[in-house]
Amino acid sequence: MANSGQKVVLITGCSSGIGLRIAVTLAKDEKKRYHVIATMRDLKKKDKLVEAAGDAYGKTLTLLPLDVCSDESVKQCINNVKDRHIDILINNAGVGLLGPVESISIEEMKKVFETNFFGVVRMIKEVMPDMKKRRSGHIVVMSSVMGLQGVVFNDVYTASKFAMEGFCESMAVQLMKFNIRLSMIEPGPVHTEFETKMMEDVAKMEYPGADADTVRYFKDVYLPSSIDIFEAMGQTPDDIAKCLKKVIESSSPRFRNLTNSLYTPIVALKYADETGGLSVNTFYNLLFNFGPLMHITMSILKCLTCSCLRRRTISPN
Ligand SMILES: NC(=O)C1=CN([C@@H]2O[C@H](COP(=O)(O)OP(=O)(O)OC[C@H]3O[C@@H](n4cnc5c(N)ncnc54)[C@H](OP(=O)(O)O)[C@@H]3O)[C@@H](O)[C@H]2O)C=CC1
Ligand SMILES: CC1=C(/C=C/C(C)=C/C=C/C(C)=C/C=O)C(C)(C)CCC1
Repeated sequence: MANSGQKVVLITGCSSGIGLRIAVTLAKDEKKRYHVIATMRDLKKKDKLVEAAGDAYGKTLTLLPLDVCSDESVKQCINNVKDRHIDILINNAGVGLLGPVESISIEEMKKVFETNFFGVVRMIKEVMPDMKKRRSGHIVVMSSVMGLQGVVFNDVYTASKFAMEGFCESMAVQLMKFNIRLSMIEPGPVHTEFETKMMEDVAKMEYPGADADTVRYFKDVYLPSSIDIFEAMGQTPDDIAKCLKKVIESSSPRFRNLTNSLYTPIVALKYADETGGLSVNTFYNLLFNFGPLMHITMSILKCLTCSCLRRRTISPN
């Protein structure tokens, strides 16, 4: 149970990746400012989290089952929280979907929206009325750079995050009137099971319905570039957890929070030309005309950011 003075933080999707790391980071806060309710849809997957939490488990971190796709599960989970009192709600659970749209069924697309969009809406609808009554609270949403800028072959995932951005941008104004903050976290690529699950799915798929040229552009042009980008720019779940901690500890938290400055110019393109031509043409050229050049650029970028080059040139040893 939370001590008085401790903030109650409820996080969705803590079985792996970013959610797990946020839960552990907050539960291990030096000043013990948080009581973390780490949730996951299948508690059989709790071992990794429990191990990473160490001593904090059972003290500043407790577990509850929660499937964001089920109205009943969401209600039951929040009813199990003492006085339904949640100070900070962190909407992290999400799923990816990659590939040519011709080969993705409408049912699969709906599942992505059910988790990434309606899952968050369901959580906010359940928690917000209590926050409004108390005139306090902070809602955090794990969006993505793909909530700000479309990326080829990520059409449906991108659309689900754009939907979230529109919903939250609208909600933020009303919530401010009730002294409730709303913050979006916008990571670029992060090394988690999200990446591995998507690559496994891609390897299994045969892309029925997509023509040979499209499948070739996806497999031989997009995927290698995407792997390059993950290698050169990929952050760790710990980077994201640290960024989120700063956001919730800020006295005036920002609405949008990019976590990776290397990605900022990519997102900024659409604001430099409101017709959209600059971003569409730049991404086309990057992918189809400068693919090999991008590979070299990404390799140099990776080398610079890992600082091995700097060490080799500056260090006397
Ligand atoms: N990795 C990346 O490159 C980026 C990720 N993001 C976003 O970060 C968030 C976390 O992803 P990440 O940690 O990378 O990926 P992971 O796949 O490692 O984690 C996703 C988590 O969401 C959970 N989840 C999925 N569906 C549901 C559901 N219906 N109810 C409750 N939990 C569910 C998963 O649980 P289970 O184990 O049961 O499947 C898992 O715990 C997502 O919203 C993602 O869109 C944003 C930008 C970049
Ligand atoms: C291929 C390619 C790109 C790929 C970007 C990727 C792969 C981003 C991944 C982001 C993730 C995984 C977000 C999760 O929410 C760019 C940079 C747009 C430039 C054009 C070519």
